[in-house]
Amino acid sequence: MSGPDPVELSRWERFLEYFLFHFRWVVVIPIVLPLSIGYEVFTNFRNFIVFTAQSAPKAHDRKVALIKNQVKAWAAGDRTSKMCTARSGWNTMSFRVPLYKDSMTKIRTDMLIDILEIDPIAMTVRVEPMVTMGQLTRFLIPLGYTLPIVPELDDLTVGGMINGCGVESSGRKYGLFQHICQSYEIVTAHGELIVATKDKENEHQALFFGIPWSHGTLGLLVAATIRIIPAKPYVRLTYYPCQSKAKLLDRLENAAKSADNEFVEGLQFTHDTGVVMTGFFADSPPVNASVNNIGRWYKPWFFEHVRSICTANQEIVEYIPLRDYYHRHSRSIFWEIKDLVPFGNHPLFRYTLGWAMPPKISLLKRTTPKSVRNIYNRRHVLQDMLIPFDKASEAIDLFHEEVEIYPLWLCPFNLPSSPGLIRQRTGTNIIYVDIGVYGSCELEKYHPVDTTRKLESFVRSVKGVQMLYADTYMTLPEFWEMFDGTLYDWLRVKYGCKDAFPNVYEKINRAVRY
Ligand SMILES: Cc1cc2nc3c(=O)[nH]c(=O)nc-3n(C[C@H](O)[C@H](O)[C@H](O)COP(=O)(O)OP(=O)(O)OC[C@H]3O[C@@H](n4cnc5c(N)ncnc54)[C@H](O)[C@@H]3O)c2cc1C
Ligand SMILES: NC(=O)C1=CN([C@@H]2O[C@H](COP(=O)(O)OP(=O)(O)OC[C@H]3O[C@@H](n4cnc5c(N)ncnc54)[C@H](OP(=O)(O)O)[C@@H]3O)[C@@H](O)[C@H]2O)C=CC1
Ligand SMILES: CC(C)=CCC[C@@H](C)[C@H]1CC[C@@]2(C)C3=C(CC[C@]12C)[C@@]1(C)CC[C@H](O)C(C)(C)[C@@H]1CC3
Repeated sequence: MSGPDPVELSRWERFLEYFLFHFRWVVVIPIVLPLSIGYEVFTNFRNFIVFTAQSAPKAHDRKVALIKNQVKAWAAGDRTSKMCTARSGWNTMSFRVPLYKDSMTKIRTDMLIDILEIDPIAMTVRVEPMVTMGQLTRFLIPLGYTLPIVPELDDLTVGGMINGCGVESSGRKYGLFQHICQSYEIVTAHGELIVATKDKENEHQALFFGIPWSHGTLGLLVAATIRIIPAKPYVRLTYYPCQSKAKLLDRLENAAKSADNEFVEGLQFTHDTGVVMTGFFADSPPVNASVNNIGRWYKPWFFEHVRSICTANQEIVEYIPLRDYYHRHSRSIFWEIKDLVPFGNHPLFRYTLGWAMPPKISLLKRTTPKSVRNIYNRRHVLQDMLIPFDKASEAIDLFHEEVEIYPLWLCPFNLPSSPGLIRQRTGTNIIYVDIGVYGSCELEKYHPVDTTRKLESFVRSVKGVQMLYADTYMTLPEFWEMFDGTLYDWLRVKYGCKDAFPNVYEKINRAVRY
């Protein structure tokens, strides 16, 4: 497959791109930050009122009726266009803005933003799909609960985690976000509300397995019931610096296999160095223990803190407040913030303006100029590849060879052998690892299409999968080699989706995203 034609830029255009990229903070600090704060204050206040008035459950039925009516109106029409959610593209947690929405019938789901109920006996929470991870941790932790898996960026939504995918450091124990879900309430292509659970007796059980990764192409999610577990106020985190790739992977694999660990994560800083972090819930820290409130405004970015431990090459233990731990990569948007506010980790900045960080990703997206997008398009890699752990070493070598971007995010998780779009057919659980690559590639040979296709081809060859928020250049047959369409295709027919919703490939391929 050939890539985009190399664009010849004039000196002026090059200068403009350079200026807008390196001085983006001129817009981010005085404009995006205050808007982000305003938005946060407003939504937190609104959520507090709704929670105090207990109005969400009653309002939910009205909202669902509204969605059913929109779908029925579409079904009664000429059916020339297909349906998708009306969520605007700049709100979503990916680099791209979907183009497919322009020609589709948009179903408004943006009012589905509330936590509906918590059941402390069944240990579940029932939520609407636009509820965010930040909202859930703010609500659950003070009550002494948490989701078993909390994907770390505050603005990730439940709908996105279920219809797409959610990975986090507790994945070694709980799997992916889909594996902590107990039921999905879906408005079908016919405008009916159904409940799909994983119980054998449930007539929509197959749909329960089909929804994850389907990107809203089997129905519209209007609520989900998710497991909760008891939470403790701290995470006792041990950092193990490793001075070779073999040691790093060995330590990570053993940690992922050990039942003692609630959380396991690795950050690799060079081909041969990195840190493995393992943790579990803890009550108040013992006297003399080191407590690190990493979420506070004046604290260094988390990945830089870990890098300093790697450099010092000394194993240490810290007690981190639970919510700070969950959102440890939020303040620095993993390590992407250094391109947006290059001096953001300087103590002077942290102590004066650190409290206002991070800017909201949606507002950043909204204010990204075209020339900055072009720079990202040419050089920036944003990919998560989910690989069977025994192929991780090979994968890291390939990433090193093709893009040489560090830090790498290494997040092991358990993948059970259950039906659905992501499927391993061994009949047993397998440990996978998410290798996250976020950053600019400086290698001369890098080509956005050819390099990505090389990585994708490797991932397919080892029975891995690519996360679909990222750019994918796979052809349709290649896509269906990576994902298992057997259950999906049958569900598309059974639930009348073929003319109602696009096929998942029609939503995720690069050509339908700007
Ligand atoms: C014509 C047709 C009819 C179908 N009818 C049904 C149906 O009535 N009910 C239904 O649930 N699915 C049904 N399906 C969906 C079918 O289950 C999926 O296509 C399945 O995921 C494909 O399995 P496989 O052939 O790839 O693997 P298989 O080797 O068949 O399955 C591997 C393992 O997964 C288990 N498994 C498969 N599907 C499920 C599931 N949905 N839930 C739990 N365990 C599962 C199997 O029992 C087996 O142990 C039908 C599919 C087709 C094409
Ligand atoms: N740690 C992690 O796991 C991280 C994951 N991500 C990725 O980010 C994405 C999530 O971003 P987010 O902004 O929350 O979600 P998005 O709005 O991007 O939604 C992702 C997909 O899910 C569909 N969808 C969302 N809500 C519904 C619904 N109620 N009913 C039917 N379909 C729905 C969307 O359909 P439509 O196109 O119709 O709107 C879209 O195709 C995921 O794909 C995830 O993999 C990103 C960062 C971290
Ligand atoms: C599975 C895991 C942990 C995935 C993490 C993915 C994140 C690192 C991605 C998701 C959205 C993402 C692509 C984004 C960006 C960086 C990397 C992000 C945060 C940024 C902020 C980079 C700067 C860009 O101008 C722009 C604002 C458009 C994007 C927005 C989305």
